[in-house]
Amino acid sequence: MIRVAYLGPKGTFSEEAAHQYFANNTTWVMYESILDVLEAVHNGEVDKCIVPIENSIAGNIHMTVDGLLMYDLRIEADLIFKVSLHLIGNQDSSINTINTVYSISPAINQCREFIKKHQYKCDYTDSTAKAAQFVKESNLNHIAAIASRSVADEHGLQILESEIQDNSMNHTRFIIVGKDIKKPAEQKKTMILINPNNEYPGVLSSILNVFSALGINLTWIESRPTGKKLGTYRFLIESEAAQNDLRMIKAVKILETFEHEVQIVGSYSTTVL
Ligand SMILES: O=C(O)C(=O)C[C@]1(C(=O)O)C=C[C@@H](O)C=C1
Repeated sequence: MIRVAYLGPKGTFSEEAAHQYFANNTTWVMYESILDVLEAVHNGEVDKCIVPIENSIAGNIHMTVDGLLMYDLRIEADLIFKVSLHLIGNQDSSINTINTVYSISPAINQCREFIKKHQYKCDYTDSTAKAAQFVKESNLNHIAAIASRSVADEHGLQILESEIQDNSMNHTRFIIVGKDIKKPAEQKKTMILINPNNEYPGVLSSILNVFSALGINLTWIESRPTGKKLGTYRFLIESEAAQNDLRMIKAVKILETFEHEVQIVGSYSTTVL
């Protein structure tokens, strides 16, 4: 039986995605923050975890990207999950009694237009479900959580307004993270971490040119600071070629010839839930 970690408490979107993706015979372990979830894989407390990496409205989730790199983990799969966010309050509250909303920052960022329209203040928690739990325990009628319908039902809370995200087509991409690279048969995309050998004008464009010259389509790119000097970055690049695709083998060779540090962070395929 595999042990899988995800962001708790009960009722998070991570939990919903985990339960839909993994088979029934899984031992679930919940942690209080995304970083703790990734650390659990690094420490061997669990075999794998599921964490959100990007959202169609709010963009990339930096705590996941940074944790992935900090703990030197590998992506084994990714999946696309539809997210509907609701304003959830205690039974005696209404949309007009609320002045502050609580949630995890990616969820708050998915509802910016709604929050601005109502001039709500924002306060941050480590998950949507934690925010709902906090609202319930406070018993206050001027605070609300941004969370899922199932967590509202679970705590006997009221949906004050449904579907409050800025766009109804709202999707979050989750990644399954472990310590190993998947078998070649399951590889369709590859995530590479590139640490440029030096700073010079056009370093990123010279890296990207390698992929375009080989006809490899890129699907995602993120730059994160090296943490050593302001203005220096490393790049995570995801592309539509398997690790053992000849073009990808060539790309890695060329990048290494340029003396960039190259590391395969995962080679996997996407599931749409
Ligand atoms: O707090 C949760 O419910 C989570 O699973 C985290 C998370 C995220 O951080 O992106 C996952 C999916 C949604 O985008 C909103 C919240």
